[in-house]
Order: sequence, then structure tokens, then C-alpha cells
Amino acid sequence: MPVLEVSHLRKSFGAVRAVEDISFAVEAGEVFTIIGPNGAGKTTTLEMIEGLTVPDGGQIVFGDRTWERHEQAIKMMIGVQPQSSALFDLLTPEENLELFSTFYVKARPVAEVLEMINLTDHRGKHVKSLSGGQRQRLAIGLAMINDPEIIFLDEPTTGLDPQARRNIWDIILQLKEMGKTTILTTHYMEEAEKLSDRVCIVDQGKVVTLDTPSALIDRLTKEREIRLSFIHGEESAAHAQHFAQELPSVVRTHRDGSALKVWSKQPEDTLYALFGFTKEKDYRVEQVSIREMSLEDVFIAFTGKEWRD
Ligand SMILES: Nc1ncnc2c1ncn2[C@@H]1O[C@H](COP(=O)(O)OP(=O)(O)OP(=O)(O)O)[C@@H](O)[C@H]1O
Repeated sequence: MPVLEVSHLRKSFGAVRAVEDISFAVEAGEVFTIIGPNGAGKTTTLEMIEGLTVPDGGQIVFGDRTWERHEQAIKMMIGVQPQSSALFDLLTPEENLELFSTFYVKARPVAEVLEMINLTDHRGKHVKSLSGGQRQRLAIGLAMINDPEIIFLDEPTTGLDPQARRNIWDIILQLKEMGKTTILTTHYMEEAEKLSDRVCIVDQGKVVTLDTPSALIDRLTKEREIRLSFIHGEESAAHAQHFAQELPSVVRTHRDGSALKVWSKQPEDTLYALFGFTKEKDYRVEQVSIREMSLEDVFIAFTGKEWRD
């Protein structure tokens, strides 16, 4: 049985339809990521599930519990990462965690949480003197203080540098090892691909597609992007482009000066043919690569839009 099931969630703010129709089910122990561009409705969806925003329509069920009938029980089983602006700046991480632990009947020991979020060495500093990444880690620690089954993290790595992001990924992976369920939002595709068991892509308040990252990528056509750059420059690239366009497995081509991109349904065959051509003409190829498909391509394939971080 899923630990959380949402069906046909809806929410408008005046004329803005923030969430139009969102349904999904989350299994115990998975990292479930909601990904989408700015304004897609991720935060609104999360806030409805967390009981912070009342939906206009749809259902939210935690196992067999609903907000209407089991508010206290749900509050015990979920952990919500507060906005980092909600941290108490003049208290230390240790004091923030101690304070939050008093809100719950059952709490995980503060020292243990400090260790998990790697703030033991900074436990006595004022929060206001912590870095952005350290504050985010503390916010995640606050979400785990009641030892919840399900943890909600809303864009926990936005605005952080790559190392600080990776530190947060480590915490999420630790939570998974502990058997917790994590529901994450992000607009970093790479993050979704690395961390998630399943990804739900949302755009304009609707679910675009939902599956494991690898299944989503496999579902794309087998098209691959081949990149070639030519030592003798534009003319040889233009000839090769013309040649590639005539190949049956080539879907499209794009040339920028001496750099040529060829999208093919049979990349190996296309490469052999292209190399045959360049050898015959004595054109020297400087670089060649076949690009792996990513979640970004999935987004583009489903929405027809470019992805922007
Ligand atoms: N309280 C509110 N009042 C009015 N409009 C809102 C409110 N909250 C969200 N919206 C609007 O609803 C839409 C969805 O916003 P939401 O914050 O859920 O998107 P998001 O996917 O989380 O985006 P981001 O990545 O920018 O946080 C946006 O157009 C936003 O401006």
C-alpha cells in the first residue's frame, strides 16, 4: 500500500491556476521527486500535502489517514523542512533542534540529528553566522527531529554551490538507507536523476509524466545526438551535413561553423557511414561524441519546451 496517495489535486490563487490536476502515489522508502520549472506548482502541491494549504479539490491520503480525520496522527508521521528564514537566527543549531523537539511527543536525540546533518562541530554557533548550506542542513535536521516516516524537502539545494548540494544529497541518501520516505522538489534535473527512485515531472500545474529516471529516459525514442567537429572547418562540416541528411536513420542535423550535430535513430550505423564519408573525402575529424540522453531530454520530449535551471 502506498504511504501517500494524492488524486486530482487542484488549487487556484485568484485567476492563477497554481495546481490544475495532480495525482500520484508514493511507496514506503522511496525518494520521490517532483521536478518542474519555476511556477510549475511544486511548492503549492507540497504545501497542500503537508496540510499548510487547503486544496480547492482532490484527495490526500496517508495510508488510510486524511487531514480531515487524523490531523494529529499525520503530524506525527511527517517531517517538513521549514524555510531557512524560519530558523531562529540568535539560537544555535543545537538550541533550534532542542526547541523543535519539544513540539513532539517522540523526538530523535539532538546529538544524533546534529551528527546526521554534519553540524556537530558547529552546534554552538549562532545560526546567523552559518553558511547557506549549513542553514539548509539545519532545516533538514528540523524536519527529522520527530523521527518521521515521511520527510518533505522543498528545493533544499536551490542556490547552493556544488559541494554544499552534494552534502545535502548525502543526507537524503542516508535517510533512504534508514528506510525513510523522502518527497523532494527540485528544479535541478541532475539532482533528480541522481537521487530519485521515481520522478514526477510537472508543468503548468499538471503531471507531465512519472516513472523511474531510467525508464523515462528509455521511453524516449532511441535517437542519439552525435557531435563532430572538423579540423578543416566549415566547408567539410557542411559537406558532411549534406551527406548525413541523406542517411535513412538520421532525423535531423544542425551545424554551427565547423561543429556538426546529427540526431540518429541508429547512431552506430550513422557513425560508420559518416566516417566512411570523411575518410573518402580526406576530411579530418577533431572530436566526436555521442551524447547520453538525460531527464532534460525527457522534459523537452514531453513538453516541447527547453529546460532552464
Ligand atoms: N499565495 C499565492 N498567491 C498567489 N499566487 C501564488 C501563491 N502561491 C503560488 N502562486 C502562484 O502559483 C503558481 C505556482 O507556484 P508554486 O510556488 O507552487 O510553483 P513552484 O513550481 O514551486 O515554483 P518555484 O520553483 O518558483 O518555487 C505560480 O504562478 C505562483 O506565482
